[in-house]
Amino acid sequence: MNAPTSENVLSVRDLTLFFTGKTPQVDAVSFEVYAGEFVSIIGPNGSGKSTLLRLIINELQPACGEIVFQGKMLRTMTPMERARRVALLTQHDNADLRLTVNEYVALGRIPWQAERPKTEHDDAIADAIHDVGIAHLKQVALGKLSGGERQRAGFARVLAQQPTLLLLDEPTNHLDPLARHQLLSLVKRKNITTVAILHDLELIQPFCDQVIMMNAGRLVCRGTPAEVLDSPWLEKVFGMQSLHVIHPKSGKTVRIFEALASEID
Ligand SMILES: Nc1ncnc2c1ncn2[C@@H]1O[C@H](COP(=O)(O)OP(=O)(O)OP(=O)(O)O)[C@@H](O)[C@H]1O
Repeated sequence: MNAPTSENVLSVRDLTLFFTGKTPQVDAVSFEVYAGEFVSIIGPNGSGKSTLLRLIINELQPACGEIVFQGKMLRTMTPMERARRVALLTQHDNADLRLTVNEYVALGRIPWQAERPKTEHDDAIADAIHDVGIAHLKQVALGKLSGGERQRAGFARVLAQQPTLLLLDEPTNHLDPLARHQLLSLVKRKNITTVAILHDLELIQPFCDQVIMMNAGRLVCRGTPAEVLDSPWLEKVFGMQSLHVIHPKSGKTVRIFEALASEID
């Protein structure tokens, strides 16, 4: 799971948040993320996954607990310091739909604008747009893109930001099956430390180093993909079972997921 020799990028310690009432929506959650790791957060609807990411980006304040980013308390950082280090791709970023793809991806460069030369920004924007496969759409307005093209533009924006830590909230939404693999492979190839909320259990084994399973605000299971997907928590939390089958062509063992009969009858 965690590469012991690599730098600790993120420490989440006893993080707790209440929106209302006495039941926390995030309940004493702790985990560590190391440089270069791809970490997925999984869990049923309403289990607290997005709230956890909003805490890590400092959009919400915890009732208790702390977030330490590269040895520094996140809450003591200025917005600019945070923006240079952490990028978040969400489903709803309220971007102006009249912006062209190029202008939208350029928003990812704002944290670096004062520091770096213009040519560096132009290169970072062009590279990111090219890498996600929408160079032919760079002058098209966001409002004219399909859902999947819009999602690729979102990926380009956070890649252009060149963060130390990338947070992805359901990044495969709207993407066709091949595009899901292409874009997650891209993030892996760039070796960006990533924490991603994934609903698609099939993507865990191929892409993730560490998996965090949430249920009702609690972190109930954490480990490698095999440790988490083979644990009894998969049935308890998702009502799903993970089966190992031999691929008829490659002969390799692959994992498939099936709903428990008791959950769908
Ligand atoms: N602003 C808010 N005010 C009150 N309750 C909220 C607010 N935002 C989220 N919640 C509640 O907090 C809980 C966790 O929500 P969250 O969005 O973190 O879940 P999630 O695991 O990301 O769900 P999903 O998979 O459906 O996106 C839910 O019960 C939700 O209704």
